[in-house]
Amino acid sequence: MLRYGVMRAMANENKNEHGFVTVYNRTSSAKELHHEYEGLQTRIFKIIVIGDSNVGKTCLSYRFCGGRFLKNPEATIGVDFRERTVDIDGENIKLQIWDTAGQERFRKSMVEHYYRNVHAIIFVYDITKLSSFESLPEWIEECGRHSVPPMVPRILVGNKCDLKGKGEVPTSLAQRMADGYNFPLFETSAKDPAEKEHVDAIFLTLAYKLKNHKPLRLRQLNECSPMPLSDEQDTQGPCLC
Ligand SMILES: Nc1nc2c(ncn2[C@@H]2O[C@H](COP(=O)(O)OP(=O)(O)OP(=O)(O)O)[C@@H](O)[C@H]2O)c(=O)[nH]1
Repeated sequence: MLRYGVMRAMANENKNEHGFVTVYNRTSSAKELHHEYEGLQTRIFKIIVIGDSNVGKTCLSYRFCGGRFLKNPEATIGVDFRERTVDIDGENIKLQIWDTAGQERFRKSMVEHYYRNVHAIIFVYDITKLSSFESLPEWIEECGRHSVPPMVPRILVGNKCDLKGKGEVPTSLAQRMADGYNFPLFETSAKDPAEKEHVDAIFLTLAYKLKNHKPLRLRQLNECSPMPLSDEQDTQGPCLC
């Protein structure tokens, strides 16, 4: 419960400046969902960003949702939520990005929530830190242990390419792993402004793949939320498509 309190405080604090949404806050969730319900246009997809601490998960998701590099990010506790609506072939699709904690002590009580009803997964490593690349099979196994269906798209991202000179993970090695898992591979930088469109491309690739998938329903969103909505919101929830 304390963990949720901390997360809620963080999200509320950052909501306007950083584009966070507080899906675990009862009041805010109801507002968000109602807005979506009235619009009846936007499908919502849950994308989780997974990987070792310090690989740049927060900065990548912030680059996509906030449009710039986040200086001095703090270690993620539990999960931070960001979102961005994109137009895919004339359809509005809302990508709800779950920026997960890399540190075990900040994530252990949340892991179930990360994987529940997930629509796509981004595995991130730091190209300047071999150990973060070597951890990837463990992250992928964790995802398997939580029964994520095989059709859920997954992407491998090597971050911090602006530090290419300090690179410890050759592209060829990363590509071999990506091929082995049959995941697309992106190497990019959350920091380098010139890579902004490349970062967008990671998320847009998933959005295109998800376009033909089933939408997130209110009931599912409720289940995703660490703090459940009321029964009324749950039972009256129509499909958001
Ligand atoms: N040079 C460089 N530094 C980056 C990049 N992305 C993130 N960083 C730095 O890497 C550090 C960690 O970034 P975060 O985004 O907080 O990493 P994280 O994976 O979310 O970490 P946890 O929340 O602990 O799981 C910070 O000092 C960032 O400034 C990048 O593309 N290039």
